[in-house]
Amino acid sequence: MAQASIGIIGGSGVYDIAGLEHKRWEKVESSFGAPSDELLFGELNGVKLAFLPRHGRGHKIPPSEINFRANIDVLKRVGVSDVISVSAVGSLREHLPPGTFVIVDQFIDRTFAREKSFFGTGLVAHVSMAHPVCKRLGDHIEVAAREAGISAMRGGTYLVMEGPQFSSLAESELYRSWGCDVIGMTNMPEAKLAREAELCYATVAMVTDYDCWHPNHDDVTVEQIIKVLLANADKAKSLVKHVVPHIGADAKACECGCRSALQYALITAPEARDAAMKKKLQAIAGRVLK
Ligand SMILES: CSC[C@H]1O[C@H](OP(=O)(O)O)[C@H](O)[C@@H]1O
Ligand SMILES: Nc1ncnc2[nH]cnc12
Repeated sequence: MAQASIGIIGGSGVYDIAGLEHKRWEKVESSFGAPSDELLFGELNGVKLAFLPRHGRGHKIPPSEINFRANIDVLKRVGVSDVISVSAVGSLREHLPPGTFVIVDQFIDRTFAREKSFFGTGLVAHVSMAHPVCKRLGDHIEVAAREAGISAMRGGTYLVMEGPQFSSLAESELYRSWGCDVIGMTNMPEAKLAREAELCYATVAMVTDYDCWHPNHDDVTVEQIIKVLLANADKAKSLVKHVVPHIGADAKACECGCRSALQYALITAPEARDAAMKKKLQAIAGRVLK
């Protein structure tokens, strides 16, 4: 099986990575079912990466049906330690117009119809989500964006809704009153599962619309989102090209804590742990399940 150190999860409009060397799609099996698609392996400046289109090639899978557990599990299985999520979002703020890139640092999870943990009955774990993204990865993205001439706002709260329908005006206003900056349907439970898998995770959110709250802008439509995404595609690709060598060259030990998230998270007594669960969780939690 091919190996990679960096994982890129591409959202709406991002179904491929241009300019990859030694490019090939490969199927990777997970103990949590089928991931969204095969992984696209390749190299950028000698750094090995694995790309996964979150909705599958051709955008066949809606947000609530994405097998987030399998997606994170396959990335972990091929050796990935750093994951960058590239996602389309609506803006909940006047100062974040369509075309803006936001390096998200907080989430509010309003999803309710998804598997949110690798753990469960027979093997219980509680990881911290106080700081849900990796600051070190955020730093690399910020530097890469500057190099690529892309203006990216550092920090912002992403409200994750269940979807697939867009928000009502009352919901949009409620999220604004909560201090949220952008809205989307996919980064949870993805970020929670990446934390359980001890992967560093960061999100580049690309604003495509003003949702439905802005009095001077039309309510969001898929047509409008695609139009902005197409205009932003080159920026997104350029950002990926610039950030991968930075992360690849970052050999120093990660001090963010993402990679030791499970150290004190398991609460089920060793003798009470379910054997089948332990087997299923080997790739994700083998480090602490010896
Ligand atoms: C196509 S518009 C709505 C869709 O786009 C975003 O997905 P992703 O984060 O994968 O780019 C949003 O969350 C919705 O799933
Ligand atoms: N306004 C919006 N709401 C939810 N998800 C989105 N993705 C892009 N724009 C969105």
